[in-house]
Amino acid sequence: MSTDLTLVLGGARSGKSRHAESLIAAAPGPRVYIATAQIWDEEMADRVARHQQDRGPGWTTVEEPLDLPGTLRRHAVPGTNVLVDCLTLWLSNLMMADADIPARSAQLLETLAAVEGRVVLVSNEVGLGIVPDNALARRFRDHAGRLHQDVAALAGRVVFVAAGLPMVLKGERP
Ligand SMILES: Nc1nc2c(ncn2[C@@H]2O[C@H](COP(=O)(O)OP(=O)(O)OP(=O)(O)O)[C@@H](O)[C@H]2O)c(=O)[nH]1
Repeated sequence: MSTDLTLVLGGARSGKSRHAESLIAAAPGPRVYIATAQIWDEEMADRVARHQQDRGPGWTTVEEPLDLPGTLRRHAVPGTNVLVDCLTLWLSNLMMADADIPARSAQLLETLAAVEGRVVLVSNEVGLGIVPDNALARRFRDHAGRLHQDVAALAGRVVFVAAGLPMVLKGERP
């Protein structure tokens, strides 16, 4: 188990990103934001611009849709705080690229176990609704659920955010 690893789960617009940022803001040392989102349209560009403004100047932003393990190895060095937002978009980017998801997930877990910086991972809890009626969405939901279980087993702290309120599922309260 890694005490320097936190997983923050929540639904869309649950406040999970804000909570994850607050965990990092409370820690000393440089802050790196790894964004897995790709900007496809104006709505997303506006949203990203708002996020960048909210984060303020104290962050280095790295945009990486696919090579999350490599990006973590470069940035999650001792004394540094890294926020990854988010794992579910990384998974959907990999699925769009026809990648081997179990192999890439295993590579991420190995990396998370090895890096020495403080890492906070944000991800969408997508498994709470009815069974999706298309096969791609079902595969996505299953990959996300498995990855969350594996990351949660490794993490020292796991938080579920609903309506802006953090519920600590594992580890110490912040
Ligand atoms: N490319 C890129 N994406 C970013 C940047 N800042 C934030 N994002 C993306 O914005 C997404 C989160 O924004 P939202 O969709 O508004 O948040 P949400 O996860 O639905 O809502 P909350 O649960 O409230 O956090 C994440 O997937 C990030 O990767 C950035 O600087 N560049």
